[in-house]
Amino acid sequence: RKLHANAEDSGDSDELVDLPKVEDKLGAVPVGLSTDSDVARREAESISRKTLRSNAEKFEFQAEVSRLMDIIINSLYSNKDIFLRELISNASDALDKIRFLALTDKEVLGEGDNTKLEILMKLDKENKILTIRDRGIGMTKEDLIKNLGTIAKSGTSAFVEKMQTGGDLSLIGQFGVGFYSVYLVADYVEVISKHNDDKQYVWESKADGSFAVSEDTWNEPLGRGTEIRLHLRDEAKEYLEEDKLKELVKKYSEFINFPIYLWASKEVDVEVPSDEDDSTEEEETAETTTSEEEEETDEDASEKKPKTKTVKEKTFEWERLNDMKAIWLRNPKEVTDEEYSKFYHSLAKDFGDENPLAWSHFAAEGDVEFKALLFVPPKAPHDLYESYYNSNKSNLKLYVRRVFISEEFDELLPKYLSFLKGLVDSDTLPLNVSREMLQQHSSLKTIKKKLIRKALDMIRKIADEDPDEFHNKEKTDSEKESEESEKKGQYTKFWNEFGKSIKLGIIEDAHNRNRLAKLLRFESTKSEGKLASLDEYISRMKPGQKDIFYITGTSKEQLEKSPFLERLTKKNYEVIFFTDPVDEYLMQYLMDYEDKKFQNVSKEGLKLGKDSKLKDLKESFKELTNWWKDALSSENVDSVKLSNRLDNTPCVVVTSKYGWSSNMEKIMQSQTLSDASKQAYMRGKRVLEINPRHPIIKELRDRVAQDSKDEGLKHTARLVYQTALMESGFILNDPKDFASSIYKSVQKSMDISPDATVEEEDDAEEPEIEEKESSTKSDDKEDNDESVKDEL
Ligand SMILES: Nc1ncnc2c1ncn2[C@@H]1O[C@H](COP(=O)(O)OP(=O)(O)OP(=O)(O)O)[C@@H](O)[C@H]1O
Repeated sequence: RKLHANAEDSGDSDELVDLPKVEDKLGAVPVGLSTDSDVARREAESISRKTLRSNAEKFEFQAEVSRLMDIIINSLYSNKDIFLRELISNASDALDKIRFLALTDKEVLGEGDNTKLEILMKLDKENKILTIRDRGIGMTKEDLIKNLGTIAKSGTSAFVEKMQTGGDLSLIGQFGVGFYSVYLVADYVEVISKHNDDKQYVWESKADGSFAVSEDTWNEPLGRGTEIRLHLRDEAKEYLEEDKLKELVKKYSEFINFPIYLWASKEVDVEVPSDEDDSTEEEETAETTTSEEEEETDEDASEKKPKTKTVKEKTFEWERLNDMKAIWLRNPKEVTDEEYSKFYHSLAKDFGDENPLAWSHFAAEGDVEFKALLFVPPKAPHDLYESYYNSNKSNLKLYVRRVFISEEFDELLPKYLSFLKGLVDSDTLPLNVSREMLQQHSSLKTIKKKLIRKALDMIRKIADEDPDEFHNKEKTDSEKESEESEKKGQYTKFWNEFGKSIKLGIIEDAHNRNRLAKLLRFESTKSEGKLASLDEYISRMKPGQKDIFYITGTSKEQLEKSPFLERLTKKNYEVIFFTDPVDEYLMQYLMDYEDKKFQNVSKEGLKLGKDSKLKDLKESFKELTNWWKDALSSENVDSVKLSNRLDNTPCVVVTSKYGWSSNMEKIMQSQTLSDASKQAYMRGKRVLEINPRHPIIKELRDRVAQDSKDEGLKHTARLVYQTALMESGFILNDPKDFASSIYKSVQKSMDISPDATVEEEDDAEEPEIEEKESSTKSDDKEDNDESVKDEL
């Protein structure tokens, strides 16, 4: 049989020499890339065709994919290593898929070598080809066309965008476009694939905007699976070094659950006849080196046996690069932090510099047995909340007795925890049933319940261990110092990335609401720019304070100036700022915490100790409040009351307890599909609250007492109401009306006669187009006249 002589040794790339077949020497060798001379010849043939095969079907890459490839090819990104882990991860996914199918249909695995689920890598230094092969599910012709070029995944444009703003290329795997990283190191790539349902096909591309697919009639039949041949660029020659590949597999692909083999060279001692004449063949092939010491043969046998010597011979064999012991099956005490972090990176395809924020590795025993490993990633993925309610994305992988089943099992974790990464390996679930059947299995409920509990514990622990957190404030400095500094600020980090998920959890998960509320963080009038918790709030409550006060709005800066806070801050009450739109929904579900009720300070029903003074005043303002209510009859005002929350502001508009706040009104109005009739219904009655100590209010009271029919007074009272409405965060229904009122007042304060009109425009010298414009112009004029008349 013929084999390519190693290029380094032979110096002549095209020469084919006769060599003993290496496998023969090694006994049972895992099946893989054949070392057969035919293959070598075919490989040589394909390289000589670096222009795409002429009889192949040609396709254009989808535009976004093409842009992505351009970016990769022209990238100055120095860490080109990542391509290998992407290919290995794809191979492993493909193996997972076939193993899963084989659970219900053994036939799909075929027989003989086809049943071996492994990944094999081989180097061809002479032709600068790195080959990676798997016996996974393979791709049909259609798969090759769609998956590798014509259908852009949702992550494609997101990734392109990220790259254009200086993103990290190593995140490519998270965007589901990892395959294209091959063009970091190769300028021509062949993908040979055989799926059980189709013939063998070759996909090839030089990343120049197009690719070609042809039926494979010249390569060795793969049986099943995919072989990827990377024709490496000159500057990527390092990937032809065995040591480099070993290092990379160790670094990135250690936790792959299938054996990874490298066709690696090895020096072995071989006994050869010491006869000088016999040594010629070995020397010619340059595959052997003669040992310095010639071994003397055993004295007794010397006469019977021919003389031999030991020579070192370079030979090849499949060397296993990973040890494959699943980390989640190991005893947590024996797994190091570094191993957990490394495992997270490979599981999450997150090869950034940051380690996970926390993890939880546990085994559940009893009726339902399973092992699980959960991680809190250091960063939220780019699309965490995109189509939150419509996607079934869960990042938990489900294994049943070590066999990977699915990563789209949304029955394992509720949506709000879908930011967690990890896996569950169950011994209780049945193996040989369809995914649909599995989804209905009664054990899943128990698993889910336990996972949620453990997940929330794990998150709480981030806070518990963070020296910056409130409950650690009591600790002495040395105690704090003794805690690892890396834990400092971790909970704030968690909150900034995943806080919204916790809020969604409070909305969605009534059962765990209290546990989730403990994890809630916010800024408040007393938090001094940091985040505070509800427990911290409660610890600062004033004696006798029953409610937890909060206010909602668009920013902390805006809320800090809100008139609703005036007396509360003066009286040293703490008020929570909720500035995320989701907070409005959140507070519809979070009614109380530790027996304390939540009170929105912009809504009716605020109680601040005893308001006996207010009661006394009530009587003396009765005429004003009644009069004012009548004056606002055309507005949506339910009543006019004395306020207990104001200090410097004359009045505010509050909403009824169960109606929308002004902030919620704005949120609802900004929603494209919101229903106008529902808006009117939910808007809630408005109450004008007046400050009885404010000079404007006092003056109004006196004037109403003098002449309640005064039209000017009514006008002023309306203006004050509209201003309060605005200051209280509402959007005015009729801004024009408000503006007219203001101008009227300005006119009055400037002593301009109420009969003064807008000066007529002199239009005697209008140019020709006058004809055309005249109608619009006269309309404008009419409008103007009318509005001026109105105002006056
Ligand atoms: N070795 C392989 N065997 C079978 N199918 C493969 C193989 N490699 C790639 N594919 C197919 O091509 C698709 C595109 O691969 P690509 O690496 O770009 O994305 P991905 O694997 O879905 O995501 P990721 O980049 O996160 O690995 C895969 O989803 C898979 O369907």
